[in-house]
Amino acid sequence: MGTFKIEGGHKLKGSITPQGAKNEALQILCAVLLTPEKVVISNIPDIVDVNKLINLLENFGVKIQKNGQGSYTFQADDVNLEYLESERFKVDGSGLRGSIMIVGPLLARFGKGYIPKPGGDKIGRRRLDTHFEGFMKLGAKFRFNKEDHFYGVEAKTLKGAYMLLDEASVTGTANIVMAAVLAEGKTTIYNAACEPYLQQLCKMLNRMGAKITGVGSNMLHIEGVKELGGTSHRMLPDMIEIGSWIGLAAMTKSELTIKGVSWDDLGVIPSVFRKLGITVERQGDDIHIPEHKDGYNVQSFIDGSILTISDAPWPGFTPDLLSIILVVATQANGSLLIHQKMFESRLFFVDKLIDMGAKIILCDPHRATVIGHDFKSDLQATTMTSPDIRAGVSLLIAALSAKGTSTIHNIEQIDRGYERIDERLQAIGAKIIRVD
Ligand SMILES: CC(=O)N[C@H]1[C@@H](OP(=O)(O)OP(=O)(O)OC[C@H]2O[C@@H](n3ccc(=O)[nH]c3=O)[C@H](O)[C@@H]2O)O[C@H](CO)[C@@H](O)[C@@H]1O
Ligand SMILES: C=C(OP(=O)(O)O)C(=O)O
Repeated sequence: MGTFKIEGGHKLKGSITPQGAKNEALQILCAVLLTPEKVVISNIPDIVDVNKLINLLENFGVKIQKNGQGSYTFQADDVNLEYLESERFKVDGSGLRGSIMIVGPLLARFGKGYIPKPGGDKIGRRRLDTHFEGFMKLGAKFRFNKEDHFYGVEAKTLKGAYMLLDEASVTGTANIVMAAVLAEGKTTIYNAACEPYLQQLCKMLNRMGAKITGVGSNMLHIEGVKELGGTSHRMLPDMIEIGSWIGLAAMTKSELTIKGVSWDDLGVIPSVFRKLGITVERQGDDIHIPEHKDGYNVQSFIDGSILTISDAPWPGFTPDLLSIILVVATQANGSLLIHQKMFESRLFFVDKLIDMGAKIILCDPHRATVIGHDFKSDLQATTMTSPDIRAGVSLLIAALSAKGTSTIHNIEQIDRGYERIDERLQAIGAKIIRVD
């Protein structure tokens, strides 16, 4: 179990460049299975989850060539389907959440796709019904082995269909889209997830020869094609990382520039931080956060009632940034309610913040009220364990702002999604060291 030691209370300064998006990378990498031709992908983040998926592709026999930092060429012209039935696949496939998205491409191109219960954050129930109901609508037969939690779909041919998804699942929509592009005839997916990473996937598939319209909306129309060809694709900057750095800057009263954020793909993220009273300045395609010498004042609603920040499917606020909002709120001037609607166990980490002196009431598993200190009292350093990727970074931000030296264990959770976070934070002045 890896550990970070963090000496808090130091201001940071400088600029930081966001890594390529983790959750986009997981979709895009699975899409290379759809064609025997070469696919060149750049701005791939060097993080544990992505590397696990690249390793999985390698075990399928996909030819992989590293072109340089973050850039690879993939060619799935000789896919080894025996791996799907191996014991090794059961272990490799369950190592991350994103592996679920190999099922759609494999089903579409080879007539079968299997997956053990995928991994990822333990943040509550994470069902896969939307994925498999979608495949069944396209004509696939579904099998589920309850004993070893092994899922499978098979079909000689897939046939386009109309479907209304029971929820706008991100990985579910990506999976169904990747199956439907090679199905016979037309597919309509209503209540589709439409976040920028999905738009990126659809645009890439269209460059490969797919016929998808409605990209960016919650209704996708797909006209199946017989085959797809190669392409090249560049990943967007990671919006969850960008949000994490906004929160970090405000909470440590630091002046930071976040470079090349692809502003137009950030949706409501900047305005949600502004509701906390944080100044988020646009400078070209960079974000500049000035030093918040006098803290930040939480806004209330127009009628004077207490601000609520909650998550919702895109273009709503992403659930992955609520833990960051929560930690930043602990030093705000004012109170707010955090309502995590999607996940059931994502707020339990507030116990650690309460230990550090934060004023938080966990109302129930989905809601927490935060009463900000307005920097009138510091959080106190402590020893903690990172429960999930975003809670881990929130605790890291808390530790960087706190008085004294904190210890965070289980930093593998953070490494799952943040590239060389210790080195990049050191470069802007953070006192953080990795202890193995
Ligand atoms: C690898 C990857 O890309 N992971 C992301 C992906 O996970 P993932 O694709 O697994 O998440 P889903 O979009 O399927 O759903 C997330 C949760 O929200 C609930 N839900 C979803 C849609 C909806 O309309 N109503 C609703 O309540 C689901 O029941 C589930 O509990 O999307 C999540 C939601 O943005 C993010 O937190 C994850 O970081
Ligand atoms: C929940 C997350 O990741 P995953 O879906 O991979 O567990 C996340 O990125 O915040």
